[in-house]
Amino acid sequence: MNTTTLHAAAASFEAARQLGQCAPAHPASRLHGHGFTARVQCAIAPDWADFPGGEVDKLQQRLAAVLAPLDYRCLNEHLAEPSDGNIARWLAQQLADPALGALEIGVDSTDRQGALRDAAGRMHVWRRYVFQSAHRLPNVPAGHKCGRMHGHGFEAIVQAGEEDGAVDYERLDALWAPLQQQLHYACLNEIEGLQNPTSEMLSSWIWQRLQPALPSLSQVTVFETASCGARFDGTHYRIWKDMTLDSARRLRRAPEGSAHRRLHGHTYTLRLHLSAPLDQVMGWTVDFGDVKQLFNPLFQALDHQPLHEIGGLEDCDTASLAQWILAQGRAGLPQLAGVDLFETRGCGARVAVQEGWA
Ligand SMILES: Nc1nc2c(c(=O)[nH]1)N=C([C@H](O)[C@H](O)COP(=O)(O)OP(=O)(O)OP(=O)(O)O)CN2
Repeated sequence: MNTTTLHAAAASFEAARQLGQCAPAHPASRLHGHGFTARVQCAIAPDWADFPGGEVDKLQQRLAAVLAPLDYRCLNEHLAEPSDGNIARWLAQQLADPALGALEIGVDSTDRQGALRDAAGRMHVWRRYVFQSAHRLPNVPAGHKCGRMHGHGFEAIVQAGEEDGAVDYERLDALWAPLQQQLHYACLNEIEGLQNPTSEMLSSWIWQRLQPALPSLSQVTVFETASCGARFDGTHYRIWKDMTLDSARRLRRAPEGSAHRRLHGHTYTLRLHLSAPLDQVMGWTVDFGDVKQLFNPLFQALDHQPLHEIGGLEDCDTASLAQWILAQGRAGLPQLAGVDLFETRGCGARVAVQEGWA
């Protein structure tokens, strides 16, 4: 199985800015501040870190060091127009290193908005919207809990490329407004086109309504609950299910005296990505509930366990563990296309099967 492994790190910084390109009446044209989060992910050359398995820590330290001059500063002293996208561009320049593969950089100015410079260097902006809705899934087997009328605080993330030049948060808000009118405090089953309102159907329903006016739309992501959802990119559906693993480990390849060599532990955030053709009757790729159930034996083997004592996991750094989970998980869940594993918020590894990864 051919896989790709990326390491990921995140760091936050507090900074003030004012955006001169906003209309004078726009609040962002005034001096204001944010608690920003910056994220980076990339492939890493084998000898870049101080020891095999030390990549996540070193990447996080590198990101934090690059961000230090921005922390508790006014960003306009560093960048002429410190928009989220321009901060991401600046970060890409600062982090450039031949030992790091193509960099994907995200800058979130709040948890509702941010910019993403993808690994190909394209810039995207995204906004998160929340709607409170009821639904039931009419085609599930009798007794399935989702066949009953129930509800969620849904979230949708709309992401569009900047290549047509005119995409900003206000444009996304204006395009989203009529959908919010339809979806918020509504029963989704009663909306035309959403008779079977799975996360997958909702993501493509939103895509179809936004894309004609927003040709650079790159992704619609729907969170049905905090731990599951679906993403549509105009062609492929991908779903995910999140869980946490509370596990102990020691990294035997860390140098003598290093904290990583001592017995320690993490509450890992594990995200399972699944990719499969849409089941036309159920309107989903794989049932989130089935994902949880089929993954459960592996979950039990990892959760509240000393990872380094598991056969085959003697090197249980986060990337090795994510690779192991992907390989083992595909035995019971062949639709498993990728695994994200974070040892702390935003810091960890992402492993994906190359074929079929949308
Ligand atoms: N692929 C999909 N599977 C399921 C969908 C869906 O839209 N696409 N929807 C449902 C239900 O609507 C349900 O509300 C969500 O399912 P579930 O993962 O069981 O959600 P929970 O957050 O309740 O799960 P816990 O991990 O137990 O908290 C079902 N499947």
